[in-house]
Amino acid sequence: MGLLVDGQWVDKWYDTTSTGGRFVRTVTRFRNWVTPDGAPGPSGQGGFPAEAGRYHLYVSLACPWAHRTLIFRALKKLEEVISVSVVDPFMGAEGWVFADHAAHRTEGATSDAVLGAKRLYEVYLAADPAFSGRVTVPVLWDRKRGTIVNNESAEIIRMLNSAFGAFTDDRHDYYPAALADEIDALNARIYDAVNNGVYKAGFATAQDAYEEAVAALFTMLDELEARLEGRSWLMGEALTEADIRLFTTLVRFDPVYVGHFKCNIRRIVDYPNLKRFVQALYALPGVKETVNLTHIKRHYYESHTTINPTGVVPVGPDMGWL
Ligand SMILES: N[C@@H](CCC(=O)N[C@@H](CS)C(=O)NCC(=O)O)C(=O)O
Repeated sequence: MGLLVDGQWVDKWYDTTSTGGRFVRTVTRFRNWVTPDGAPGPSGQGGFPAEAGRYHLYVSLACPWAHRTLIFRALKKLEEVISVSVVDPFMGAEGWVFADHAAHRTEGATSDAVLGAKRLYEVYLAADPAFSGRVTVPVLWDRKRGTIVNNESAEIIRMLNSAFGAFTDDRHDYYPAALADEIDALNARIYDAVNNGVYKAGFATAQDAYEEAVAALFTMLDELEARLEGRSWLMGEALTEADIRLFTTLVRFDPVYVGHFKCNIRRIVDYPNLKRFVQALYALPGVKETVNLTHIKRHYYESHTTINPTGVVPVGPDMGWL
């Protein structure tokens, strides 16, 4: 685990000393958008028109943020349009590395088919040799311009939803204008309490910071359980990006966050509606193939040595209910 400082890799764990034991996520750096015609998107610069075979995703199958992009790629039927490289689940002293550089290869990890990089930070340096910041997945890479378009999952999924209409026959809109405000408002609350909330609980190094995060997390899960009573998805009968964003955290909850991040007041199997929601999303065509519980469990339990120094990965729980 580490980060780049002026183009140099530094092996360093998250610093919570200046924030009272609280984990504070840093702001994402590459913010350009792929659009149908290359016009600028909501942030960054233009010049990234949708094309088949031009863009490449770097993901980890363990990571809930990267997982969003893989699900969108599957649901929008963009597998032949956007290629993918998968890092090894173990994130050690060099950060994310590719399969050909991993100490113990895990099935499902790949090499970097575009740049032949051994470590993900080399991809960041290829985009900006003086880059400073965390080296995170997902990354959307542009083969033509040889740079990172965007490394913010929330934005990448919107591009996959709306920019590639000329290259897919899937017409489902996961962010319909009529629901946009409601989706944005719910996303923000789910992000804070759930998606990022589990990390705030797990990475807290002070009791009060941990307890605050866990309380907010379970208050929100209880609210979402009530919201899903009598409806299929968060917005009712329309499946939207809000559902995908919630799913990638919930599917990791029982196998990882309950134990490793101490989010253990209740499990997802204890919530009938949340459980049904996870099962229904998992059953959508193409989604099951994006869920890799081996990568998920190995990444968290083996990489976070400040939390789990032995690196021992638990055998359970039984996830047969998925
Ligand atoms: N805001 C980013 C966050 C991505 C993120 O934090 N990814 C984690 C993996 S789950 C990562 O790569 N962490 C490496 C690090 O922080 O050094 C997004 O949603 O795309």
